[in-house]
Formats: sequence, structure tokens, C-alpha cells
Amino acid sequence: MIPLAGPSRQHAPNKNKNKQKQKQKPVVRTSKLKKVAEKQKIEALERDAMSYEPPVDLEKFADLPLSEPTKRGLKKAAFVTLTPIQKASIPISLQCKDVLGAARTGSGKTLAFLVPVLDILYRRRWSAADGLGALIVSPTRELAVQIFDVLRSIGGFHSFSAGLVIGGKSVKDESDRLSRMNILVATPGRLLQHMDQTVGFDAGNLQILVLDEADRILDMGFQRTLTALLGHLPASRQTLLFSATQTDKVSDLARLSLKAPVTVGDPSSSSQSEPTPSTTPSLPPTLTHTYILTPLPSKLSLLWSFLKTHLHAKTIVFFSSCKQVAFAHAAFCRMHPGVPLLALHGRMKMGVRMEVFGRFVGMGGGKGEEGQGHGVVLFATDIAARGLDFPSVDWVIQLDAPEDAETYIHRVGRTARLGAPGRALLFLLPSEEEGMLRALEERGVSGLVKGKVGKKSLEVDLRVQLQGIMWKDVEIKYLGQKAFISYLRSVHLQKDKSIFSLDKLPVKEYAESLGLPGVPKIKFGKGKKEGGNRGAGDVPKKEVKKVESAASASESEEESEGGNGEESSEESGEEEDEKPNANATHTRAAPEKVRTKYDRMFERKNQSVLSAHYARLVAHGEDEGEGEGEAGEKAPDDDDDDFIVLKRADHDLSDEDKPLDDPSSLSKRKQKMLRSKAALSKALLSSTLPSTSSTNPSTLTAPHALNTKLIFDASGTPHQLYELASADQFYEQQGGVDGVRTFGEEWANGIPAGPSARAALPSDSGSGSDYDSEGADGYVSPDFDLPPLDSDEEAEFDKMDMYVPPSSSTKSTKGGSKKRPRGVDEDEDEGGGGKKIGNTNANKKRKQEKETELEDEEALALKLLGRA
Ligand SMILES: Nc1ncnc2c1ncn2[C@@H]1O[C@H](COP(=O)(O)OP(=O)(O)OP(=O)(O)O)[C@@H](O)[C@H]1O
Repeated sequence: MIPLAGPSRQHAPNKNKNKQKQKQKPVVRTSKLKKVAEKQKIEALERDAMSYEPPVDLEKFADLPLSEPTKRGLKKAAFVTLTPIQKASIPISLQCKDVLGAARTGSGKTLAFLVPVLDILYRRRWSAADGLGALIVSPTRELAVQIFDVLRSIGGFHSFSAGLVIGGKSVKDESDRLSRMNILVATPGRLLQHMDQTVGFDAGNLQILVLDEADRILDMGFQRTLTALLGHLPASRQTLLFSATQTDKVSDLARLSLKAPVTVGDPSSSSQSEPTPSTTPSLPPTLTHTYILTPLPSKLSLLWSFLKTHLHAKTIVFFSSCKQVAFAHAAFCRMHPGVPLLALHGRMKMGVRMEVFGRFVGMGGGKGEEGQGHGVVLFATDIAARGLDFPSVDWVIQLDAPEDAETYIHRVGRTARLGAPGRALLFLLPSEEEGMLRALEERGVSGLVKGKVGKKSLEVDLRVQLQGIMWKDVEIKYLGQKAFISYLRSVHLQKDKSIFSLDKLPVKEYAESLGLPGVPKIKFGKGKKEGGNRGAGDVPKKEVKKVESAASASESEEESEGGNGEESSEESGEEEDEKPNANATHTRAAPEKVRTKYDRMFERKNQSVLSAHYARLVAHGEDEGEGEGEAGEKAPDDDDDDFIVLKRADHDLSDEDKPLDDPSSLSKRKQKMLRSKAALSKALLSSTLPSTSSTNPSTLTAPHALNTKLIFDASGTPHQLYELASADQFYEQQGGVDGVRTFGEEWANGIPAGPSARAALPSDSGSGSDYDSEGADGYVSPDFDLPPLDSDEEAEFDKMDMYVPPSSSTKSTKGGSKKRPRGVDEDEDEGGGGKKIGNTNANKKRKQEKETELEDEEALALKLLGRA
């Protein structure tokens, strides 16, 4: 429970008893008088509010019939002028009428409902004894926390208690406080759970219900939950329903939950008895939005190019799945773009999510166009698309097309908020152009113009860098594979087939563009989970064929990679955290015909944990921690959906052998277990090594209990099959030692060496050196830093009209750019030299570490064998 106001003032003890006596009588009289006066004041306020006719020139909060505590709170938080939605809705809400509010993103809807909530409860003299007076339902935890923050900022002069119920904490802990709350900000699942289970939690006296981002609540599969919730609430309540976009579902919900509502905001604020959904959602007038056409394989390179030329901008980049965010973030961080990169997706622990959210809110922004601010980039799924109020975002990039026009509106709504300028750029594949433009047009999205990609940007190709990164770090390779699969999966799962077609994707080229050595083999439709209802029959056969044939056309090395036991789940899109308790009978929808990403989100088992931020807000003095050990909680990867499975998934590996998306997302205990098991495994294997003078990598089946098939390289270091499986093949392909050596040199000099570059093992020269070390065989580790563009080049980038509609610019894109050679030459570049040296040193250090590690492991193995 959080009292919005501070503790009530205590009277100081009076030393002089006589004086005290003398003063006592008048005090009693004064307090009675005061009470009567206050009562009259409140009644007057009520009358004013109920009969309030807003003046034509209504501009400020001060013009509204609001209570003193609310006015003081608004003043303290520096809210003076009303936004249009606030002007239109607050007077009506204050009259206790139901409101259906539709207003564009960033227009101030949060205050539009919080101000009436506070004032109406005040007018009704709500106190702790009255119980729950107002309930605000938000679709996501982040948004709930954000609303709660605003409530605290303006509610400090009221004496209501307020709470945040967003799951992640044990139900019991929350239950203890629930019954004492006057205002509750909650996510639907956990709220319903309390309504069903928590003794003493009574919403029977509820005065106001607020449904914020109603369309999103519905999209996320909370329709039944909401219906069940409404059943717990008194019919006499007032309901305020706000949303940036109005859909049929929203109007259904409005019919169900509102009584004679007044529709305010877009498209008009006319008073109506029946809500009419808007078909013309307006975007912020200060938004400039552009789209560019790009082939799928060029997307990442173009994004890189964009980031390098907008280093001072605060940017959000939207991807369609968690795995893509994880991969792009990990890979780009390795390439040092020169701007802080953050990642936010639903598979991250709640605490981490909140931390990232907080960091992005607090960082950079506002001056991106002038190049003076500190840039920051957030890679995110649609978890960040709605409701979240990140201040001063300069650019919203939609690297993957939004699933529909609503999502488009919400994504771009993260910029150009409340009159600030903002720019949005949508990447579209040629196959998506027609359908997406039509969908946006039908939804009334106007002003989107086609931009042109500058020649210089088109020349950037990250493939070689990515291959190099994957070669050095197998984790990145896994992430790449997963990103690839999850992208295809997200396309396949898209409902609007007139926009998204798996059949039209250049699958092989896309895999190459991610730096993958081949097309990961995937198949659709088999091995679906119980409860999943999309079977093979749902998948267009030609799509399956296309992907499978592309896969078989690629190098068959992947097939022989036995090591990873890739899990099949690729959670696409965002996922939200609320999973209603399995016992809460109303909550689980019977399987729909098509399971969307929201259905899967809904089914997530991971309840995650309370964040530090939440802990701070709730401030009940308990140790929140990360809650990893909380009963019923599972690691983020628990919820796997094998709708698409890798063919090699049937390699029978234990969980510990599976690659991790993000090992840091596992519990410390699990990470430790993984490490020690891997070390033991390696040590045992080391003890079975043949002489380290073998000339070629050879495959052995280690004769030990773990039965894991490994490959040993020239130095005798064991590798999982996926790391080196194709060495022989590649060796043959290159025509022996010389061929391999030439290949390695070419690659190091920045000459694209094709997808099999990862297999460019140096020939064994008997040196026994690590493959990624420099010098021993002429192989030079490529430098993955693209040179930063100087300010002239930045200007040049803009001149290239990449993100400017052609009609508005006549500047030439000619002139081309000199593509800088990568690799050794980059030592000369500013900053590049430093990184190069850093890389070299790092390589040496790694090598030394590896050697030490091997020695340690051999010693351990000998010890173990000795014991045996
Ligand atoms: N009257 C006001 N004066 C100044 N700033 C305001 C006012 N009302 C809201 N704001 C600010 O405008 C920003 C956007 O407000 P808010 O998050 O409520 O928008 P929203 O309409 O809910 O957006 P979305 O649909 O994206 O959730 C916030 O930073 C908020 O502090």
C-alpha cells in the first residue's frame, strides 16, 4: 500500500498545560467548523463539476473545477496546459459519465483519466475504510508502472492509498495489501487471479474503472479475462475506456462495459450514446514518416548504415521477434557502432526489462537532428510499441514491417509525442509494399512517403563481418540461426497474407546476409504441442517446400551438425507477462482456430519477477530480489513451441548442451551448472585426446559416459560438431592447404568469401596455433569495425535522400562512395586502429587463456581418471 500523501502531521506536545487548556476549546470548535466548511466546499465542487460547461477557450487545468489537492499535484508536476484529449474528456469524466476516449499516441491520455479518478474519489470523500475506489487496467507491466509513476507524481496531495498489481510477486504478498488499497493499477491476469482467490479483496464498491490501451488488452488475448473481470465489478461504476486506435473489438468491449458513453477525441468529440469506432486514426501532426524498399538480405546492413550516420539520435528499432532483437543486439554490439545499444524484449527477465526501460527513458534524445545530443538505440519487439512514454525519441525504425496498421500507428507513436518533432522509417520488402500501403491507407494512415536509399548506404555489406563474428563466437551463430528461423516463423504466422508471404522470401540469401554458414533447416507443422492447434495442414505446402528446398540447396553441413539440439521454439514478436492462474477458470480461452503470438504470450509459464523499479514503487520493505527461486517460475526459455522445428532437433542432447540465447537470462544456479558440466565434459574428453600433432581435424566419438560426439582440431582442442563439422569438406573444396590459405587471406582482406567462409580453417602448418590467431599462417583476423563516418559524410548521407521523400529533395545521389577496404587497412582509420590493436591483444589474451584452460582441464581429467 502506498499512501499518495505523506503521513498526517502530528501535533507537537504542548508544554504548558494551562495554555493547552485555554487553547483546547477553540481548537475543537475550529475543527468542527473546518469540517463543515470542507464539506460545503466539496459539495460545491461536486455541483460545479456536474454542471460544468467548459468555456470555449478552455486551456488550463486551473480552469477546471478540480479539487485543491489535484490542482496542487498538477502544479507540482508542472502540468499547466491541457492537451486536446484532456480538454475534451476531463469535464465529461468529472460529470461521472462513461467515456470512450480515442486519441492519437502521445496526446496525454494518462492524465485524461488520472485527474478524474483522483478528483471523483476526493469528492466522494473516499477513505481507507471504503476500500477499492478506482481500478486502472493496463495491458503491460511497463505501462502499468508508468501509469503508477504519473499517479504518484500528481497524487501526492491526496491521502488515498494506491497499489500496483502486475504479477511477479507471490500472490499472498500482494493479497495482504490489496484490501487496503483505494486505487489500483493492474495488469488483467493477476488482477483476475486476486479477484478469484484473494479473501478480503472486494471490488464491490468500485467507483471508477479505467481500461487503458483497450485495443492492446484485447489483442493480447485478454478478452475473456476482461469479461470475467467485468463480472466482478458493480454495474453502477463509471467506466473510462481509452485507446489510441479504435477497432471492432474495442467497440465490442465498449458495448459490453460502457453505459451511454460519450465518445471523445478522434475523429470528433461529439456526444453519442453508442460508440462509433474511428476508421481514421490520426498520427501526430509533427511526425514525418517515410518508407523505403529493401531486399530482405540488405536489411541489417542498411540498419547498420543508418545507425552509423545517426549517432546522435535517440532511436527505437522494431523487430518482429525476440530472437531477432537478441541477435542484432549481440552482433551489432560486437561491431561497435559508436552509440549505446539496448535491447528490450519479452523474454528478458522483468528486472532487466525495467532496467533497460529506465535507461532508455533517461538517455539521450531530442537533439539527434542537430547532432549535439547523446545518441542511444533501443532494439525492441512490439513490447515497446504501445503506451510507453519514452521522452524525446528522434527516430522510430521499423526494420520488420508491423503486422497491421494499428501496430504501425502505435510504433510510430513512440516519437513525435506531444507536439515534439519525430521521424519514422519503415523498411518494406518489395513483396510487402503493395499490401502494407493498402492496409495503412484503409486505416486512414496518410502522409507516408517513399524514400530512397543512398548509394553509399547500399554499398555497406555486413555479411563478412557477421561471418567473422560467428566464426569467433558460436553463441552469436546460434542467435543468428534462431533469428533466421524466428523471422521466417513470424512471417508465416502473420495473419495478413496479402502482405506477408513466406513464399516470396529469398531464404538462402537472407541466411547468408546474417552471416550464417548455411540455411538452417526448418520444417513446419510437425511436433506441435498439445494444446497448440496449428497443424501441418495450416501451412501452405509450397511455403514448406520453398524453405526446405532452399535449405537442402545450401551446404549440407548443417545437417551433420549434431551438437546443438536446437530448441524449436522461436517466440515471435512480443510477449507479455501476465498469465492468469490456471485455476482461474475464466481466464484461459479455449484454443482459437489460429494461435497468434498473443496466444502464445498468454500461455507463457514464466511469471518472471518483480523489478527493482517495482520494488521501489511498492516500497513495502520486503526483499524483492529477482525472485528466481519463486515457486512456479521457470526460466524464460521454458515456453517452447515446436511449431517450426529444426530437423536436427532430434539429436538427443540434454538441456545443458543446448545453446543459450542469452545465458545471462538464466538463473545463476543454472549458469553455474552449465559451466561446470561443460568443463567436466571437456576435461574428460581432453583425457582421451590422441596426440595433438594430428594434421587434420578428425572426428572421434569420445568413449565416455557423456557420449557426445566431438571434433578435435589440429591443436587437439575438442569442438562441438557444429563448430568444425565441415572442415574436411571445405578442405577438399579448396583443393588442399594452399587453397584454404588463399581463402583465408582473401577473407581477411575483406574480399567476400561466401557463406562457407566460416569454414576457412588455416591449413595445419604444424604450428599448433589457434585458428583465430594472427601471423602463424598468414591469416589475419578481420576487423569488424566499419569506419565511423565523419560529419561531412553524415551530411552526405542525408543528401543521399535515404530517408527523405524524393519529391522533397532534388539533391543528387550520384558521386558514389569509396568503399573503404576493411581489415588491415582500417588501422589507419580514426578509432579503427585502437580497436584493431584491441582485437589483436584480445586474441592473444584469449589464446593464452585457452592454453591455460586446456592445461587445467587436462590436469583435472588426469586426476579424475586417476581416481577411477
Ligand atoms: N497537459 C500536459 N502538459 C504537458 N505535458 C503533458 C500533458 N499531458 C501529458 N503530458 C506529457 O505527454 C507525454 C505523453 O503522455 P501520455 O503518455 O499520457 O500519452 P498517451 O496518449 O497515453 O500516449 P500512448 O497512446 O502512446 O500511450 C507524457 O510525457 C506526459 O507527461
